Amino acid sequence: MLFEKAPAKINLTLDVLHKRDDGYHEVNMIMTTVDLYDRMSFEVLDHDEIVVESENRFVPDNEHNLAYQAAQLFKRKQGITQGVKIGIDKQIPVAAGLAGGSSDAAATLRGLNRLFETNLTYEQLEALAEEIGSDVPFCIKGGTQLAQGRGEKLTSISQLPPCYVVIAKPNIGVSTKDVYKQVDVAQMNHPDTQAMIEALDAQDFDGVCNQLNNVLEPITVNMHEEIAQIKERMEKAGAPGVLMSGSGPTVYTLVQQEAKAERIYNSLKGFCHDVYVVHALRSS
Ligand SMILES: C[C@@](CO)(OP(=O)(O)O)[C@H](O)COP(=O)(O)OP(=O)(O)OC[C@H]1O[C@@H](n2ccc(N)nc2=O)[C@H](O)[C@@H]1O
Ligand SMILES: Nc1ncnc2c1ncn2[C@@H]1O[C@H](COP(=O)(O)OP(=O)(O)O)[C@@H](O)[C@H]1O
Repeated sequence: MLFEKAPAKINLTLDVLHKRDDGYHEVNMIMTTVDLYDRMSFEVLDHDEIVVESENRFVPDNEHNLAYQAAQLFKRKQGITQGVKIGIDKQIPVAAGLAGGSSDAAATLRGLNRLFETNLTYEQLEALAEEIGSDVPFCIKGGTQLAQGRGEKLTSISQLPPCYVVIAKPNIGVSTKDVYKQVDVAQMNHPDTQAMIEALDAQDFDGVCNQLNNVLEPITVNMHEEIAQIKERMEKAGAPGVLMSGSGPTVYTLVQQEAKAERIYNSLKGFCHDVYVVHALRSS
């Protein structure tokens, strides 16, 4: 048996440039992985079957699971006839804007590459990842990256200055597709992606907080007022910059002082079930 960690991501920026002819949106976004992980296990089966096991009732155990789809694609492309058993110890909240499913798919590609000793490069794994979902290529390496195109064109950039990331997810799930459907590019307050890259280069913590911006936030907040309530609680507890991640509904803040991170965590714990204090991760 072999193990892989599948970390969650947060969006530091998310800009939508336009809707494309293929139905996807052209994006410009900065994402970073954090140390909130699903723990995955992989085992070879003698017969040609893909088995997915998870105790989390929100995680599909069939072909709808992104890890299943990654295994199916990997086996087909590599001509592997043995089966595989995939265990998912789910720690990342589901349908949260934290790319949990995408990260499980990416970890499956990395894991099967080791399990079957196929020696694919990161670039080859990213090319496979793109066939599964827009966020999956980012999750192959993680770290802090600028993602363009529909999310698959990646450039590594400077990581976050050292800080805590306090994450809170209201008890609702959001469909990414439903959020993108409501995008109106003309009505948006677009992030300054270049200014965020420069703030990261300079390791300017206040600059990073000032540039946090996600054009999908007003859309999802409009559907679920709980998100605005969590943002308000974080801000009242002294959070310097608060942002929704991805299509939501998860909200996070960046904090330098441990005592402040604890204060924000405590102010939210009674209010919503999924609250975490984590750190940003470097790329693998
Ligand atoms: C919003 C973001 C930000 O990181 O993440 P999440 O909130 O899902 O974590 C991503 O763009 C989500 O990526 P991902 O969840 O992989 O999306 P996909 O499975 O490829 O697409 C789901 C649906 O979202 C819409 N979609 C997705 C990506 C994109 N650039 N344009 C789109 O319009 C499409 O309607 C698509 O059918
Ligand atoms: N391995 C997986 N973990 C979680 N959700 C999954 C997985 N595979 C497929 N899904 C489905 O994908 C949807 C989006 O889940 P997730 O990837 O957690 O959210 P997001 O794209 O918002 O970050 C869920 O509704 C779930 O049914």
